[in-house]
Amino acid sequence: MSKKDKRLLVVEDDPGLQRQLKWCFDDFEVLVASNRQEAVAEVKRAQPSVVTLDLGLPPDPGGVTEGFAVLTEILRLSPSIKVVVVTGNDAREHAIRAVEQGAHDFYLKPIQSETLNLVAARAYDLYRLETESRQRRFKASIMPLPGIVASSPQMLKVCRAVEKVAPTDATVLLLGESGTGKELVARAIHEQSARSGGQLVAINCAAIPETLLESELFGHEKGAFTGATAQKRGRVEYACGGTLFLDEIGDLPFALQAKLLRFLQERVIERVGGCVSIEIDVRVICATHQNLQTRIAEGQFREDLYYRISEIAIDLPALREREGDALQLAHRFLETYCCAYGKPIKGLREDTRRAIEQYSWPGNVRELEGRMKRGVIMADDKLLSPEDLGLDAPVKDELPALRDVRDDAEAQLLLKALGRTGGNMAQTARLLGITRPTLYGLLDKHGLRGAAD
Ligand SMILES: Nc1ncnc2c1ncn2[C@@H]1O[C@H](COP(=O)(O)OP(=O)(O)OP(=O)(O)O)[C@@H](O)[C@H]1O
Repeated sequence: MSKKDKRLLVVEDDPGLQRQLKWCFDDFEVLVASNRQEAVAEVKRAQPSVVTLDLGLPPDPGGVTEGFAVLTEILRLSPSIKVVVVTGNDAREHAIRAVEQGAHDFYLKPIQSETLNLVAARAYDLYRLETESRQRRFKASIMPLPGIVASSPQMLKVCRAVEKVAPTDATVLLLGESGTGKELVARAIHEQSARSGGQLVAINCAAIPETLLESELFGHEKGAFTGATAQKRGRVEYACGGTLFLDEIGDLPFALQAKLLRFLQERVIERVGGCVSIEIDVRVICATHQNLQTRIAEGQFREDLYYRISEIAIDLPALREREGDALQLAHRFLETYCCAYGKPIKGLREDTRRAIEQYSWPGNVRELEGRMKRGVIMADDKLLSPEDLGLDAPVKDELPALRDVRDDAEAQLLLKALGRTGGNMAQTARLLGITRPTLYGLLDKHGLRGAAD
């Protein structure tokens, strides 16, 4: 590791101490800042691994308020930086407060080069280890397609399907529970297609009132209905040259289903109140969390439309069915939200991992993302606990020892046989196919003599 890659920032307002500290750290490229503004600028510019921070900085050189403000700001900008707080007075409460606020270590003046050098070297070692561990975790969160974290066989199959359908113009139907990533997959299909230069226009058929949906989709001419004061293009037209994503297609009102079917077959639209046919070149992707077969059986969904939109159907498995994905996603969201909120959280506790694996995730990836975000915001410790995520503590899922299982079965069988024979030893031994001495031996082993008498 060259000196260039090992940067240490000294935040100190006393010019004499600045000089002393500058020559103190042989192994580091040393940068100096005298106040909050300079410190922040250096952290942003040079991204040091270690900072030594004097708590007594202007405009409060005699106190600690500015020093603590700088500490907070540095850790907000870069939570992984190791900050060693250097304090002139020996108030233990400052040291405690500094560590509570995320400082790596503290050092009491007067400065002894050798000791401080050791402190900085240890801090740097830890910084390296943590960075490597983070990088390894990041690499391990496999993204088979941009933005899609997955390593389970179930999701890898989905990703392979996406790669196959993306270059075609086939209409795709994405099925899966809410929050499984249908919109994300629709985007991936668009991005991987020849239409990626065009727009992906999404419309949620369940979110727009029925009366407005037709004009929202197909547009309207001026005067088509009360309130149509000007001509308006619909989302289908906006998607021309790109991809149209019809989310929650299962909720499309029955009356509109015929119009959509006509558009899918003929690839032309007429705006509401218009009589001109407009040709549209668009690829269509639909999604729903509903069971369309049931909707068809209930008379809520047109069978002919179903066949038209499901040229290729891709089923997104629920998160609980994806082996190992929940933890991968949890780590990815942890990284994302630690960066977003400047929280120096290092990972998940062992019981948190198990709690994540055991939970059934009814809200799928969206729920996991929400819980990780909340956990990062609320956590006080460096490792997230199940409570931080609002999850129950995991149940023990260790396999029982074979001998315990055998013993249990043996005792149950003895009791059953004794029950059948009314406690008669000779009959019980016969029933079990063992000798009477063996039976006595087993009753003693399980403390069941009483049950036999
Ligand atoms: N495999 C994944 N990797 C990373 N992020 C994911 C993954 N799957 C889903 N997400 C994220 O989870 C959230 C929910 O995903 P999305 O909106 O695509 O789900 P959906 O199935 O369309 O939900 P709904 O049916 O409620 O519309 C989004 O923030 C999305 O980015």
